[in-house]
Amino acid sequence: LLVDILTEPCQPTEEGALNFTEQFNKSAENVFYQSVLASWTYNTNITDYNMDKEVNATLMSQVFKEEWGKQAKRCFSGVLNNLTEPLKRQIGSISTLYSANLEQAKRKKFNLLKSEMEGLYAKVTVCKPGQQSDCASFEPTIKDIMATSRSYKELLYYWETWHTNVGQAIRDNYTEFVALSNEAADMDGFADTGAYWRSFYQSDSFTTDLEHLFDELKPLYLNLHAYTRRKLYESYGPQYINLRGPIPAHILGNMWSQSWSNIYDLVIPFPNKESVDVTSAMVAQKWNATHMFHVSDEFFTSLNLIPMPQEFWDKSMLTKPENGRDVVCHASAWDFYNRKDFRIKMCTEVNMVDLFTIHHEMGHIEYYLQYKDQPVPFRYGANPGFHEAIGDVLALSVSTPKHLKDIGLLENVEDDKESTMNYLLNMALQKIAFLPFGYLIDLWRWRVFSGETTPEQYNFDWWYLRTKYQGICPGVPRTKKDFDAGAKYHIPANTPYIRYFVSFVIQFQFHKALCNASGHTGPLHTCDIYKSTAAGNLLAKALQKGSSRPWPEVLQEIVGTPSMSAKPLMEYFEPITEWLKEQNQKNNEILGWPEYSWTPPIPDGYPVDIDKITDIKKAEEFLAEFND
Ligand SMILES: C[C@H](N[C@H](C(=O)O)[C@@H]1CCCN1C(=O)[C@@H](N)CC(=O)O)C(=O)N1CCC[C@H]1C(=O)O
Ligand SMILES: [Zn+2]
Repeated sequence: LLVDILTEPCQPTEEGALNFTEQFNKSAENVFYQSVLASWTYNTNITDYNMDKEVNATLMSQVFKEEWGKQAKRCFSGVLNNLTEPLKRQIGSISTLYSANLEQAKRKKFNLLKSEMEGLYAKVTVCKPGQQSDCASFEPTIKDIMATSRSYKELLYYWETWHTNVGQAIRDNYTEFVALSNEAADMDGFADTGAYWRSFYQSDSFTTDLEHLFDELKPLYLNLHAYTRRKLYESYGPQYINLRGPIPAHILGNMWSQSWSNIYDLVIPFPNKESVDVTSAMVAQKWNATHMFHVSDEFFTSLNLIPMPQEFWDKSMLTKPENGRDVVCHASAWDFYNRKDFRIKMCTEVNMVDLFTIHHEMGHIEYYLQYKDQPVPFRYGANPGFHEAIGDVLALSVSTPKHLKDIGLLENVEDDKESTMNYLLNMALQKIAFLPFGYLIDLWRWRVFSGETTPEQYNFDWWYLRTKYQGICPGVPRTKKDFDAGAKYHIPANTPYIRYFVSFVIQFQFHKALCNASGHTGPLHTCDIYKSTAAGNLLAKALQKGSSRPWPEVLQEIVGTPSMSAKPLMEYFEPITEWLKEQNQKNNEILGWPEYSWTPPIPDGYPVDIDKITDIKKAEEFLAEFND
């Protein structure tokens, strides 16, 4: 097939372009399928042999992209502007080569660095202090400790050791990778990789739009942050919490402090009301991973969306293999570009957070299914934020107390003010807590790609942004030898991140529009679009377009406006943001962290006695009992 295109005479006309793109689409599917399959094999069985095969399969797809891309530029760059849409968009996409621009040796190095970083990240373990035998992987063990431990010292130990082990393992690879990535982006005419990534949004005002959105949402975050800090102060005591300073990063229930729903029990406004955390119900009712996926699939089909095909159930990896095989546990969705094979790879645990992650991943698969008959260059989201939003939109309905009751996970649902506050606080711990994190990751990375942040400054800049935007600080001093950004999957995996910030904003615009379509009346946070084919059809129409139309046009079709807006998110959370403001005013809370350079003391005896009772409050209670 490559030979064909090379000998094909150039026809720089509309008809020539049509012929060219048809030829491309025919052969692209096979090449991309092989490359995705090799990546899947490596991700679900990390061995040197499979890494080598992934590297070579990627080389094959890069040769393919290079030949077709060069031919596209040779034939059509002069006439691009008088080609009609969607041909112009397709030719433009085929002409952008990224890593396929690099010459052979550099291309191979690029692929190798990326595969090695993925493998290192997946295989890093953390051992008990001073031991080399009792070592744990991130999923499920360390992830569960970060979610459920209430020991300040134990949390700090796993947080510090994970960040140190991962960061130092990939730091040098990453520096080299950045240089190659920039060289590739430059050859497409972009200033650097960051400019290439921002081009996915095709908007000159993209970064200022993001800044305005963040500024609009910041008050919501500051109120949640101040309220949470107060509650953590009550749990961990004045020694570790400064009510005018940043929060220690390791006690927020998540390794990256990006979602705080795991500390819901420490911050719940009205503890005497039923908790909306349904993990215990799922465990008590013996739910398993497959059932969780079927529950999600059933929600999608209730909206008249496309069900997961049989091949999905046959070939996905829904749980961590028992046989000790090394796999990349970080959940992901896979399009094999052959219009038949779509999979999820996830080390599912039976809990509420994973139930929503399943909806997130299935949202990707639904998008793949809806646009599978588009030409290959259009098998992407209208913009990457759209792709991240789909599953989350449906999860907003699933997470309502009403729906959780419908699927048997909640007993008695009360519709009073206190229950509403408990529910919305739990949602805020997932969605509002995430906003500064979703925003800052690529602020940091864009600066790394542009060279403003040098390898020497990687860690300093990382913590500068983490404190500035999230109001958190490391529980132990971090040095420039560390590479804490590398402890987040998307950095070694080289997956852009601003898409998640975009998603967390637009998913509430989608939710509001689908709720209207479903005939919902009443507050936005009570809406459950379950079984609404009107809502599903409205969504499907947009998803079928893939990336064939400009995203403002697709957004307008669904939500009635062509631009991102924070209003629906603010409308959804309005009751809890008012309540949080009142609480904070009552407690004379300081909003923000004026003592931004404050850091907590190192607990005495750290880290050796991490198993002992270490948080002050429990220690005081223990002593009190002891002295009775
Ligand atoms: C758990 C989720 N895994 C990603 C996702 O599903 O987006 C995976 C890994 C990176 C890309 N990816 C994919 O599956 C893509 N192939 C999808 C596509 O582009 O088609 C994830 O990383 N999330 C979810 C919320 C915030 C973020 C986080 O956990 O920080
Ligand atoms: Zn996603």
